[in-house]
This record gives sequence, structure tokens and C-alpha cells, in this order.
Amino acid sequence: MSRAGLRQKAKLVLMTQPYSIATVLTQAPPFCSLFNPLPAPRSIVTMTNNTHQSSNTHLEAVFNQKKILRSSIRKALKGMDPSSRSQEDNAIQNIILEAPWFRSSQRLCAYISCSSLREVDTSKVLSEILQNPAKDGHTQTGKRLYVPRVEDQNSYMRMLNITHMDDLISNSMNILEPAPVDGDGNEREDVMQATDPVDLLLLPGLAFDKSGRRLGRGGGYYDAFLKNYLELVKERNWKQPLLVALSYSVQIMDEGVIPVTPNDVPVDALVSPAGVIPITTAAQERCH
Ligand SMILES: Nc1nc2c(c(=O)[nH]1)N(C=O)[C@@H](CNc1ccc(C(=O)N[C@@H](CCC(=O)O)C(=O)O)cc1)CN2
Ligand SMILES: Nc1ncnc2c1ncn2[C@@H]1O[C@H](COP(=O)(O)OP(=O)(O)OP(=O)(O)O)[C@@H](O)[C@H]1O
Repeated sequence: MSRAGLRQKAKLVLMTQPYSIATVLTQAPPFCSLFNPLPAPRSIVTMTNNTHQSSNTHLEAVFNQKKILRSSIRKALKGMDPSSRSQEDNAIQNIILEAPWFRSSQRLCAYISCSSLREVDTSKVLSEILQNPAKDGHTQTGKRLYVPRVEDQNSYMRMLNITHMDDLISNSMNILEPAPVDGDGNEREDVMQATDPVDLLLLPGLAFDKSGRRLGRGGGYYDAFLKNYLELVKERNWKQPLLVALSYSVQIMDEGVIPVTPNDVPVDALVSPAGVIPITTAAQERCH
């Protein structure tokens, strides 16, 4: 299924549910402007304050469901036995390192895993990418790497080019990220300004399902970044990058458990210790 198809499917599913954000968003202009820049349907003009109020309640209900799910996943992650976690970290990273879609990728975005957040480890994948860096921002593996840097609290995150793990410093959230300028005082390349597209994004998250839903940590950083980046890809007629989320077994939910809003960008594939789970047709074509 295409990404647009998935998004449409997610909206349709939500529209059949009473506490549905999609219902709220297609009916209420204040939230349309918050979540979705589409013009409001004409019928909205006649909406009453009551409708607004109940829309607001629905919206709060969905955010509350997300919050409850986040807490339960955080607990499950904390309860994971350290040796199984480390086995799963190795299995997931080995799958990535062997995968043709990873090996053939030339430019990619990846997160710098944070062990206190119990995120799937990316250190092995990153050190493989960054071995023997060259001066032009590429590495001897031929890959160019961009990693997240949070700029402010308004869901704004950039993806900046790095060539060494030493390029990273701890931020206020205790996550490693690059300074905006490198050791020579040059601005790091922002992926939004790059002349070529990334082929692959390796994404973190708290929960995922096999239809591509992803629950993040609640900052909206990735959803906002992905929305902007996918718009840029479309404007430039570039090939869509593959969105691949890394997931421990306990993070994979049954379908229908993860609440979503139209802002949530679905992923193309999951990598769990059991293997790659391709979701969209793009992933089925590339993840074999
Ligand atoms: N490794 C990594 N880097 C990333 C992200 C990420 O999820 N993982 N981000 C993706 O957005 C951005 C940073 N966003 C973050 C959002 C929340 C928390 C965090 O510590 N959350 C706590 C709960 C805090 C609270 O509720 O007050 C947690 O999840 O336990 C960290 C980073 C950019 N860089
Ligand atoms: N495209 C966007 N632009 C601006 N704000 C956004 C966007 N997407 C989400 N947000 C905001 O981010 C906040 C958190 O959203 P949500 O709970 O869906 O995040 P998440 O999926 O858990 O996080 P992330 O995207 O960082 O993984 C919400 O208040 C939402 O309004």
C-alpha cells in the first residue's frame, strides 16, 4: 500500500470510531489549522460552540490514550531483562547491516540511541557508517549521515550531517546531538538544504504496529520533520525515502491499539529482532 493510501486508511479507520481525531479534524476548523492545513469544508461555517467543545474533548481523549500507552510501553521497556535487550539490539542491528536497502543507501538519517530511554541501540550501525570518514562529509562506506538536533521546544528538529561520533555533545534531554557548526567553524549541512535526497531514515519510537503506525515520545519532532521533508521530496520530484522504525518485540502492538492523528506519519517498514516487516509497497519492493 502506498504511504498516501496508508494515511487515507488511517483516517477512514478513525472516522468510524467515536473518539476519533479524524472526525474532529475534518469537522472543526480550529483543529484543522492546528493539525492539517486543508481548507475547512463549507458545512463547518455553521458549527456551534458545542461542537467545538466536544471536538476538543475528543482531541484530549486521543492525546490521553497516547499518554497512557506511552506509560505502559515505558514500563514494559524498563522491565526488559538487560541480556534480552542486548540480544535484541544485536539482532536488529545485524539485520540492518546485512539488508540490501541499508547497504545500497547513500544518504541516510538515523537517531543516536539513548540507553536511559531504552531505545533500540544504533551504535553499531552508526559506527559502521562512520568508519574511515572522508573530508567531504561522506565516509569510506560511501554513505552520508544526518542526525537529529532539537532547535527549540516547538517540535522543531533539524537533521545535520556528521562524520564522527566526536561531533556529538549531550543536550538538555541527555541525548547526544551535533553542534550546529563543526570543529573548523563551518555550518553543518542541514538535510533540508542538501542538494540530494536521503534514501533511508532509521526512526525511533515507543510503539509501532504492522500497519505502519508509530507512537513517538510526544514531542511531535519527528512528525513535524517528516512532514516538511516529505513535502520537499515531492516539490523536487525526488524518490521517496524509506522510513524504517527500529522496534524491540515488546513495542509491536496489535492493530488498532495505537491512537493516531492525521499528523502522525506512517512508516514503511519495521525492523524487530524477528526480521524486517515491510508494510508499504515501497518497502515490499526494497526489503526482500
Ligand atoms: N535518540 C533520540 N533522539 C531524538 C529523539 C528521540 O526520540 N530519540 N527525538 C524524538 O522526538 C527528538 C528529541 N525528543 C525527545 C522527546 C522526549 C524525550 C524524553 O526524554 N522523554 C521522556 C519523557 C519526558 C516527559 O514526559 O516529560 C521519556 O520518553 O521517557 C527525549 C527526546 C530528537 N532526538
Ligand atoms: N507536523 C506537525 N507540525 C507541528 N506540530 C506537530 C506536528 N505533528 C505533531 N505535532 C504536535 O506535536 C505534539 C505531539 O504529537 P504526537 O503525540 O503525535 O507526537 P509523537 O508522534 O509522539 O512524537 P514524534 O513525532 O516526535 O515522534 C502535538 O501537540 C502535536 O500537535
